[in-house]
Amino acid sequence: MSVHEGVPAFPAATILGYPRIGPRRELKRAVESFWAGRSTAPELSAVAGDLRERTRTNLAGLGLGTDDASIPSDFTFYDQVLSVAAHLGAIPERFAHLRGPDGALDLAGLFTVARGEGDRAPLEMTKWFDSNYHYLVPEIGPDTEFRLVETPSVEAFATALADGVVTRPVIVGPVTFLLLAKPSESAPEGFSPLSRLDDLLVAYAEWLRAFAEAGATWVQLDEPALVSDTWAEPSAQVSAAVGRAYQALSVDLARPDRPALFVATPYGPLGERFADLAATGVEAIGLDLVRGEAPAIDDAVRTALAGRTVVAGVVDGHNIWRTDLDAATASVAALRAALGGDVDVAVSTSTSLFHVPHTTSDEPDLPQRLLSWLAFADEKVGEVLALAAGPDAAGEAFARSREVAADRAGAPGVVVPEVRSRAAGLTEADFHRSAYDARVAAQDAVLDLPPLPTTTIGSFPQTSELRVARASLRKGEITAEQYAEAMRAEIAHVIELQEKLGLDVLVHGEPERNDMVQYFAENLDGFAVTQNGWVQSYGSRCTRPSILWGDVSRPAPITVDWSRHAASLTSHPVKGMLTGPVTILAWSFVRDDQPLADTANQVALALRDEIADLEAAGIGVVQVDEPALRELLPLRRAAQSAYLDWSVASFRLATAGAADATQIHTHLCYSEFGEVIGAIDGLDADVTSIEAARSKMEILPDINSSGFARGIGPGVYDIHSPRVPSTAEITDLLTAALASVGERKLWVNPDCGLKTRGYPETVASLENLVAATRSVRERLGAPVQG
Ligand code: MET
Ligand SMILES: [Zn+2]
Repeated sequence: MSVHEGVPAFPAATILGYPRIGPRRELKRAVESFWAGRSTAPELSAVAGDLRERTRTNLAGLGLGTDDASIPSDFTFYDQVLSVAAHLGAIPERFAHLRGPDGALDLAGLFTVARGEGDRAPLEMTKWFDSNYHYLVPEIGPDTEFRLVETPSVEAFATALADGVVTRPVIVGPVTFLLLAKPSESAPEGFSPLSRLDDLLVAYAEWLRAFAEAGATWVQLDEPALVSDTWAEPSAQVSAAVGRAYQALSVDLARPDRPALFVATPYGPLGERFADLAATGVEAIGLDLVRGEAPAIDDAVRTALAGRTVVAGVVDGHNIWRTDLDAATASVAALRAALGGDVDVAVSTSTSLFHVPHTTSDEPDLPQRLLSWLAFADEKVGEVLALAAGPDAAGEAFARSREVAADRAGAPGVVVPEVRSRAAGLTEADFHRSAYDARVAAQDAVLDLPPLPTTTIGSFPQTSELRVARASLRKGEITAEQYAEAMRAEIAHVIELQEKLGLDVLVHGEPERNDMVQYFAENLDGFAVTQNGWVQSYGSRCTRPSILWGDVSRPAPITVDWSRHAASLTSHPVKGMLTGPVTILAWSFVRDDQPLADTANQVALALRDEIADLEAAGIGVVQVDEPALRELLPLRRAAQSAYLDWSVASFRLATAGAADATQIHTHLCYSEFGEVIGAIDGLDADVTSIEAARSKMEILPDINSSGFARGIGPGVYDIHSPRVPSTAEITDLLTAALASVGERKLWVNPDCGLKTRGYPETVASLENLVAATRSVRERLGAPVQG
């Protein structure tokens, strides 16, 4: 008798997770109203409960089974990683006072850990794998207690069950939780959170028992960390951790004390970790077949998996295009053949659907033809069901999928011959500027900047007046000319302010931009923007990615009028401001019918033309922002150099048409530059500004030792909080920076744009930034300008 007998069948079709924020961002609104004191915790819980109920009713209505654990239960008020920490009491010491007698946090406490309070810094926030979602980084030390202290996930399951729906709870798995964690403040040097695995497993076992007692048949443990090989821990150690973790949870903890376990591994090819998981007793293993090939399957794996299920993630959970159902069917069939007849194969999305909006039926303004090519979360549910049913039973869905593929390939705008021939005619020379020394000489001759030049990153505060003006334009309450007039007045105000502050290189302030990517998407051909296509970025924050569906070109100059207007108001240099190709791709839903590198070069050529037009308008400094350069870095080392090659090349293509005398800046934020320092150098920008204030310039020695020879502006003002840095503090940061990069290269600027800040703190901070710079210049014996 197989050990897997008596295990409930895994559903033939499922999704790994569903958007949590609500079709109209209901959760965002409810959470923010709780923060503002306009509602109580029970009221917030009630909204969340309603939303969960709506979600499962919707998913059941779309055809997922209500009695077979098809419907995921993956709700969290803020973040799924924080949620594990809160369930298990793994909260940093500085928040210990927020815990009740049982060790649990209440809702207010949970949000305090996420957002900080006074001097108590929140958990650090960082990007979730190669997505634009941000999770909270757990802090784990030798003494962090792991114990099941609260069970909202179990209660949510029980409520659904009482309502007649057997859901499948989804939690982040123990190996991923520890690999994503960082050592607590009090941990000794060299401490690895993964060393706490055995203790953590005791708490996970308690959690699984609680699910079993509540009646759960299947639980999903998300282990995306297994698709990456960039961890500090050696591969053999990760492999051993997988073995220990799932031995403990699937064999040592025997059924029926636990539900059947489904370990999902989204965001990339599982590779050698598949055999590690197969060697444990977990009942189902999920593979992301969109992002990578199926793992190698030998006889040992086939035998080990007999009687169990492999879940083929063939519907892209991370992008919005309709699935080619024939191709997906073929990849499921290939997997089935490789696994042999004793292993069940089910179908799912490749990742949770929380990276995509709710439904295409909520986009009345998108062209019908484009809309017919798209599948948001609800439409993807239909796709997994059609794949499970097969081409005979779901003939209509398959026919439609074929129609979409043909229609997309032939639709006007998808392939634009002029765009193609221009890209085809590119030569190596199009990617290179003159030598840096020649550029410096040409730029020095026209720019006349003092040592340690001061500048900002681009945006000034987005006031409510600006947002109101944009909304009024949209509603037709003001004319385009009235709107432009309001923007010009704002630009004049921002220029005047910068002159008064004594900054050296000025910006126009970006008042006309709703978002640094969407603004360009709205002004380039090949893009569309949605009305309700919100996806969670972190906590209650959502973004609305644009859709890059066709060949990209620039019908007319985009930023030139604004920059020219700004420059006309001052004798200081004004910096033009563009968003780089990689960031435009990273923060949009990008066509999946050609390599990203080709798409990036099309965007780059449009930006190249924009730079030429800015130069013609007299703009001698242009910044091309690439904050997302690090974000798309592949999770497997072997794939990284190819990515860095094309991403760096697209930036160079965008900027290399600039004259020697034109100073090209770039800006990167979201830290973790370590792994991409070589690429930053490869961008060959004349000046690079990076986020550095919060990390106290930690990155500078690395940059310097990498041989980086051009201008560098490490941020000296952390713009993520309203706090005003003192002159003394900025002076200290500059002194530290001078010690590692030297006077000739150093620029002075904030960490990032100022659009989320208010004016009072912005003005005070920039005053201090200029004062600190002047005092450092004096110490250097340079003439004080400005
Ligand atoms: C996330 S990077 C932002 C750069 C942009 N130029 C700004 O200042 O807002
Ligand atoms: Zn930034």
